[in-house]
Amino acid sequence: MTKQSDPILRVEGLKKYYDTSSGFIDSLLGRGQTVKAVDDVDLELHEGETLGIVGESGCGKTTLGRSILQLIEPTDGNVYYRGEELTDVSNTQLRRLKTDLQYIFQDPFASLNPRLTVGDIIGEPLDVHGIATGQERTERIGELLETVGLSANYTRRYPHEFSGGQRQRIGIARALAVDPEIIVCDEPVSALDVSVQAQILNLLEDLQDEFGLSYIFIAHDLSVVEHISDRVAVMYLGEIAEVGPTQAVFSPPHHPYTEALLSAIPEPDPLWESERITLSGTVPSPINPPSGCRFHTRCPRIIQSKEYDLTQTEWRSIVDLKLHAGNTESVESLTTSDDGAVDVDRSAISNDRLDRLIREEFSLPRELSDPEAETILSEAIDRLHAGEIADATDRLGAFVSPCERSTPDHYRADDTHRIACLLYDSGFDNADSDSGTDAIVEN
Ligand SMILES: Nc1ncnc2c1ncn2[C@@H]1O[C@H](COP(=O)(O)OP(=O)(O)OP(=O)(O)O)[C@@H](O)[C@H]1O
Repeated sequence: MTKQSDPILRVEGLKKYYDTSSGFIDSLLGRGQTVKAVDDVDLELHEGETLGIVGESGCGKTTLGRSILQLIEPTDGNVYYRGEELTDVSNTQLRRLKTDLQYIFQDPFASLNPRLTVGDIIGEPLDVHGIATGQERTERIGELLETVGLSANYTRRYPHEFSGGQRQRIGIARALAVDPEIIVCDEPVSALDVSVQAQILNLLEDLQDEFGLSYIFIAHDLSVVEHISDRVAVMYLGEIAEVGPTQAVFSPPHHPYTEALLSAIPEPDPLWESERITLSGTVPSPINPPSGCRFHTRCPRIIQSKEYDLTQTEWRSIVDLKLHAGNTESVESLTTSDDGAVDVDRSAISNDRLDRLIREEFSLPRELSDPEAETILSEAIDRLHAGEIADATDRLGAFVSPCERSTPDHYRADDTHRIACLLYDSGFDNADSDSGTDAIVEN
């Protein structure tokens, strides 16, 4: 990688919001909702490097890749390619610039037009951009096929005659046809067999060396990203949680989300040797993302309010109970009971039993280690026994983490490594953050 001071691509405050209203009436009645798929993303790509983008399904990786290349129109923000702002250039300029910026799709089965021959699939961008005609076009197509490891004789064949790996090679040849500078590779190997994945990754690396390409490499598979990337950006719910050199981001991990992603890689995994971290719940909806740090609803290292002295596990569990109680209308959903007994006849079960069922569901001990917190919890469970969920939620509202209130900035571990987590804000005591058991406390 040849890192230069000026990035080849710079993304500033990029947003892509989808409006889910299905028509005029929805819009008129305000029934549409806004999906914040990409929300205020800043990134840089340096010439000749591979920037990996990782995160769970639905966190906005594809939307980010497509918005960067203007394949979909961003809601806000700027994308500069070699200093030129892509969001602001005329259509003619954009068409010219777009030859430098190509996209490789995830699914090599769906992304190639089944009615076109391989020659026409690869020849299409040559025609559209007036790059080559006649014999020159034929030769160029043959050359491109050979560059990606296929025979030049394949031009008259159709996509269905090829394996998945071969089809992805055809997709790569098509992207290379216009002699690009940057390629966004969107999960280019995730639909392929493991043995074929390695071949395609090697091909991409060889092409990068040969043509000096810069890649944005989108993947949910951390081992693949770790293998191919010079730098990595970790995305969560439309935002960048952490970005930095691959080694700095993964070994050891800093952001609790990065740590959880690493621990979830199926074993054996060279990147993670400790215990597996289970995140509570699924990724929240990007329609109404959580306040403060968007990861606080699942973060195993959520910072504790200075008013309590609980273990980290107790604190995570009590905040889980609070969040669930605030989002439910049924006491039963807060218990391990699956026979409906709690809701059908709450008065028939004792307060003690309800208490036990709730503590079991949220992995809370019979008695919290902090007496004041225990009093609040017991009172809240009393209110739940009386069927007063709103009152119980109000009481549990005493458990507030700073992570719910404060949106983390990007803290700089060094010039190249940014971490959006309050644990790295000097305002919080993170001395115990590596232990995983002692609570992390607000100063
Ligand atoms: N056209 C659309 N209209 C409305 N919402 C959309 C649209 N496209 C994507 N989304 C939503 O935007 C969010 C981000 O989706 P996106 O596909 O970018 O995520 P991703 O990280 O690439 O996921 P995956 O790995 O599953 O492809 C998701 O909640 C998704 O449902």
